[in-house]
Amino acid sequence: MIFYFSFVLSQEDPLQREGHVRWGEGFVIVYDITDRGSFEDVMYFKNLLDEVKKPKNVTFILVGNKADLTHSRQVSTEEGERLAAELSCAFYECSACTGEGNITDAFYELCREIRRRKMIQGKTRRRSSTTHVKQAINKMLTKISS
Ligand SMILES: Nc1nc2c(ncn2[C@@H]2O[C@H](COP(=O)(O)OP(=O)(O)OP(=O)(O)O)[C@@H](O)[C@H]2O)c(=O)[nH]1
Repeated sequence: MIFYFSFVLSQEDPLQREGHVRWGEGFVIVYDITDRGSFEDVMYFKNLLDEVKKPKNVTFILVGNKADLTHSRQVSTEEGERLAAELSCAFYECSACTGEGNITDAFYELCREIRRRKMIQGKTRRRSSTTHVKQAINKMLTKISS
C-alpha cells in the first residue's frame, strides 16, 4: 500500500492519519519546487514517519513536483538531491501537469524497494524462528539425556 503525504496530512483526525502511516508500506513525500515552505516540511513528514513506524522500516521516495514551473522555482534540483542523499532515499523531480520527469520510474523504484525490504525482513524472521526451534530441540534433548 502506497500513500502520498499530501493525502495523509489532509486527514484532520490525528488517529486516522497515524493509522494510514502505520499500514502504509511505501510513502511518497512530495514537495512543490515553487514553494520553499513545502520543501522545509519534508523533515516534518519524515519525522512523522519515524515516530509511527520503526525508522529502519520506512520506505519512501522524495519527489519535487511542478518541475514545469521553472520560472518560479524556489528549490534547486541540487537541494532536493542533497536532502534525498541525507535521508537515504531516491529522488525525482516531475510535473503532474506536463508529465515531465519519470514518475512511473519513481513508483517502480518505490515498489522494488518495498519488495527488497520485505525479502530482507522475511529472511531475518525465518532465520530467527529457525534458531528458536533449534534451541527448543536442544533443550528437549538435554532434558531427555539428563
Ligand atoms: N504547473 C503545475 N501545476 C500543478 C502541478 N501539480 C499540481 N498543479 C496545480 O497546483 C494546484 C494545486 O494542486 P492540488 O492537487 O490541489 O495540490 P495541493 O496539495 O492542494 O497543493 P498546493 O495547492 O499546490 O499547495 C492545482 O491547480 C494543480 O493543477 C504541476 O506539476 N505543475
